[in-house]
Amino acid sequence: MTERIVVVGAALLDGGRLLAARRSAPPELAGRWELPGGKVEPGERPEAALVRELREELGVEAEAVERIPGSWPLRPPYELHVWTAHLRPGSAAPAPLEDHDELRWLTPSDIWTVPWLDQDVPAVRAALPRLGAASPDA
Ligand SMILES: Nc1nc2c([nH]c(=O)n2[C@H]2C[C@H](O)[C@@H](COP(=O)(O)OP(=O)(O)OP(=O)(O)O)O2)c(=O)[nH]1
Repeated sequence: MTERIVVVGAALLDGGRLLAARRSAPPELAGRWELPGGKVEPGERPEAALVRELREELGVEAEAVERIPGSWPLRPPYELHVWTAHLRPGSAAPAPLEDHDELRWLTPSDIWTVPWLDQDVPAVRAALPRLGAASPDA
């Protein structure tokens, strides 16, 4: 039986907005939007993987806050787990350094204006209530 490998996705929140990232590769995923993140390495804690991936991909210093309950299947053997996260004080603003060619902060009302990866849609739906409380625009 194949081991499942966890991909951690960040619901990176700021002022009631969620950061969406447009993939630039591989070709079958390019142009679609996702939660930034990546594969958890053997022996690595998912929170640490999230912080590492956000540093590599976006050049930010972030902190994982809490896991959003649920697990979403990706291409086997991967499955997506999502954590809320925020930028640490003094972090640089996110930039599309690796894997992405555009970033967008989305309010709850524009969350469905980008073409998310199909497999991310239920995860984004689960993350959506986390935007509400802090959002002046909601
Ligand atoms: N990061 C991320 N990957 C996702 C999401 N949805 C989804 O299907 N994937 C897929 C794309 C990739 O096949 C895989 C994660 O790969 P990745 O390229 O982001 O991870 P990584 O940086 O650790 O990969 P690698 O280049 O080191 O191999 O999961 C998502 O919301 N976030």
